[in-house]
Amino acid sequence: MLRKSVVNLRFVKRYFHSNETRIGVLGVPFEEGQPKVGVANGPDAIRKAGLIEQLTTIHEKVDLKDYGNIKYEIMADLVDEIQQNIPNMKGYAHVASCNQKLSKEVERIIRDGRVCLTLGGDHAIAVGTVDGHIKAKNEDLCILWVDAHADLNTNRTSSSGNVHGMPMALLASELADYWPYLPGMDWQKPVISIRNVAYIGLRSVDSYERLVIDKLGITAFGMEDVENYGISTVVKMALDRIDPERKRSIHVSYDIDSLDSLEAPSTGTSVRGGLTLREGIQIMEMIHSTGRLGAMDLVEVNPSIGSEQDVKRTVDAAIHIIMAAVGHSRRGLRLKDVDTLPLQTFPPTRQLI
Ligand SMILES: NC(=[NH2+])NCCC[C@H](N)C(=O)O
Ligand SMILES: [Mn+2]
Ligand SMILES: [Mn+2]
Repeated sequence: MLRKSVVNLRFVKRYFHSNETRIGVLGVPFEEGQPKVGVANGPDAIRKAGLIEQLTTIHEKVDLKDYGNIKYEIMADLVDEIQQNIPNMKGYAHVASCNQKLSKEVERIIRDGRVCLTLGGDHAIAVGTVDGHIKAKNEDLCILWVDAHADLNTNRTSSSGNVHGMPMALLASELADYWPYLPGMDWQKPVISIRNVAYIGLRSVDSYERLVIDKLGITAFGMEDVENYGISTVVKMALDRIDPERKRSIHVSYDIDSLDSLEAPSTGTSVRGGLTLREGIQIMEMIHSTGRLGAMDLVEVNPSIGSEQDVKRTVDAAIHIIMAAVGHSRRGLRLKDVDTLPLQTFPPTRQLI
């Protein structure tokens, strides 16, 4: 009897929660963090495939606002500065300028009471989105970094000089001492502890990144862990580590290259042997069920890579993942009247994690 009412309460809570979803979508047509043209068109390709329309069909009461694409001005003084002295950070002036604006936008959207969905663009934009999230919530935050790569290089360890391989190292407080002074980045405070970060999907990690992961004891689930434990156990273990009290706002930084190349071919640094789309969706359904997703980045969709069919497949995968993040259920949406009827779902609805 008691148990049943607990279950019902959970359900009501979840239903209520899912019924009041407020979402803000922001596009960041940014590609200076890596060398391949086209990733700046990611946001428009995802919108064109119907993201906004699909999002509004999830529940009766999705309150969605599309904030359009971000525009930024390059800080003129930085252009000279970079030419003189920021070694091994290609496109640095753009990275600093875009992220400063982006952080402000993300902060505004979250303060507006919305889950901020940022469409990339390359992964260098996570510096701005995480910073904005931290500033808006004014509280502890945890990060789930879903990616084939750790994006944990500094300008000293990176062999490519591509900033999309560095955002996590720019954000982590433990790595602040390993950077030179970065002009134009004073707005960004590396305040998030790497203890509050978990990786899922890793399979292409550079040696220095591996060293940092091991030395700092970073929670990192590579593909072999997904294989060994299964994706739901991996997500539970990740949350146990980064949000043990289940109270933090969750930031998901989702690189589409976490998916296998067959599932998401149109991306700049794809790696075989990755997540299936099913696993990718499952991650976000579970995060949604916590009720604490604060912001999500979906990055590295590059519509200039591959055939038309490749692009369609990649964009489609991105949309499925985003839909799961904001409450689309593969079981189908329950009608509101069901609240008063006994539930007879078999197998039982997954418990909140
Ligand atoms: N966001 C990404 N796709 N990053 C790929 C990074 C690849 C490599 N580790 C580098 O630092 O250059
Ligand atoms: Mn990646
Ligand atoms: Mn990445």
